Amino acid sequence: MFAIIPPSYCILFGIFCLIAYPLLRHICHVFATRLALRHVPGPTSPSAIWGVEWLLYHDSPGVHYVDWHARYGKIVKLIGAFGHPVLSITDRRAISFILGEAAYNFPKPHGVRAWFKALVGEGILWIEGKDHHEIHRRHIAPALSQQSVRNFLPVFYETSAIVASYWSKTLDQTTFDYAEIEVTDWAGRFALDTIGRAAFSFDFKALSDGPNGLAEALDGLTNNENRLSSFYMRALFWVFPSILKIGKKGNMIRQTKRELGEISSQLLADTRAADDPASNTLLAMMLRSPTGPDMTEEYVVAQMRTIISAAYETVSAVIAWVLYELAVHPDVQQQLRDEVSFPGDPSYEQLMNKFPLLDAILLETLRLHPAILENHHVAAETISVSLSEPLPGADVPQLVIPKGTIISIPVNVLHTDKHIWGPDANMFRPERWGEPSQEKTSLRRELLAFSEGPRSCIGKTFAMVEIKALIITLTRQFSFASPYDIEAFQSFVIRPRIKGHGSSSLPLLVRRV
Ligand code: HEM
Repeated sequence: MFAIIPPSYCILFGIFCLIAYPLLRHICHVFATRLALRHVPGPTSPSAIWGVEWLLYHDSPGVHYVDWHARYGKIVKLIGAFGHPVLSITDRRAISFILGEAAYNFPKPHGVRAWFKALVGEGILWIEGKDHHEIHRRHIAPALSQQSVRNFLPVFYETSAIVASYWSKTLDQTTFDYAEIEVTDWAGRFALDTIGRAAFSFDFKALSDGPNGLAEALDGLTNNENRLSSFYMRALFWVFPSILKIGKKGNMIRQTKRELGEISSQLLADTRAADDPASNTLLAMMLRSPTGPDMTEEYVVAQMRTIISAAYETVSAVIAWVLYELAVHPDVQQQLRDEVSFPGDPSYEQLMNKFPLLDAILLETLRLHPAILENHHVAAETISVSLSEPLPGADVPQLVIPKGTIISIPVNVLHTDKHIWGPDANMFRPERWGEPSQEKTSLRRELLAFSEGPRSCIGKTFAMVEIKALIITLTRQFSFASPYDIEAFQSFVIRPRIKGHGSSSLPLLVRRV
């Protein structure tokens, strides 16, 4: 009666369903969302397959966002890979809502979460939902509080002194009065050893002669962005997060996760065995929290991997940009040297309050070189958002964002908005932070380099203090000049490189002062 279907047909049908179902769902979502957002202005898509991704990836980071927002206003509709719409938002009222009171209605997009899960595991950067996220935050926050950072200060100075001693050694070995030093390399090593020692009492030995496996693995993952494979990954992971599991990139992600995991598991075992109630490492403090004893190894290791990678990429990029700005502004460099040159290492209080120029240089660098240029979210539900002004042609300052719409907040556009920062918004001018006409705190509120709201950077104080310690140490002993034309490029974070080169590089001419 019934014809027997050969098993190979069943397998083919199964594969078809596996591909066809998500594809069909994607097409329906794209049509519905684009229809709902048809009144939002934006550029036409330059490519049916890649949308604006090719432009965003290949041209100078953030330039297209500046252009689109100048042309279309504070809410711009972009078309990403395979037609998915993206809302680029620079409306300050909407941003405060999305990152603040409605933060949990705008989680990280599926692809971004898949990236964090693949690389570091199910830690704080991956977790979503108010209750779960608050638990993760409570476990980590005490170890990165102001009091903890104050205790870490000797470590920051120790690692800074190691960098300075290597630079001195390099200068001893040259016959000139200067040496060309690859600053991005040292900035990465400093960031890795500082987080290792301060948060986990562990020495990654990145600040030693020769290559460092972990630094290279972390670097290799993101710092080779002129390859086509990096473009495919970046363009496609929004729509097909499984792309992160395949190919050479997939292998690199797995290998880095494994390496970070092996170190973290060993540290966890040692800390549990030592059971030292006086230990103030991040790990010991997490384990001392009320739920500490019940934490699974997988959970603790995921948090450790997260902290290491969050503190590595961003900090090393910002250090490189600070040194670059000092190198191309020798007058500011000298003024800073005058400000910080007195005997002894400054205390925590001095670092926080006594160096207005250092403070301003760091803020100005974060403004012009935000490590994380695009802050991405997705609307978990269809939600109405109040705007500062109506969309062109609309009467009410309101925007309904359909469920599933990806949102991008281009930080560079906000950080160079002439209405906020003045006509010289594109210039590096640290004095703007001390001008009486500008209320300092209100300018600080406009800085989104660490994001804002409940998901803002938990390591901000740690980062600011460790960077200040290093910059003081280096500026007191050395002067820097930049002999090459340097440009920004989109790695995982925004990094510097010699114009036209493939990966991150910032060779500076370093002299003793
Ligand atoms: C200058 C250096 C740094 C910059 C510019 C920076 C920037 C940021 C930004 C923009 C976010 C929000 C990400 C998002 O919403 O998608 C973030 C989150 C985070 N950062 Fe940082 N960061 C820096 C240093 C650090 C350091 C040193 C640590 C750890 C010691 C750290 C740990 C974290 C963690 C754990 C989160 C997730 C917070 C949460 O989801 O609740 N960051 N960072």
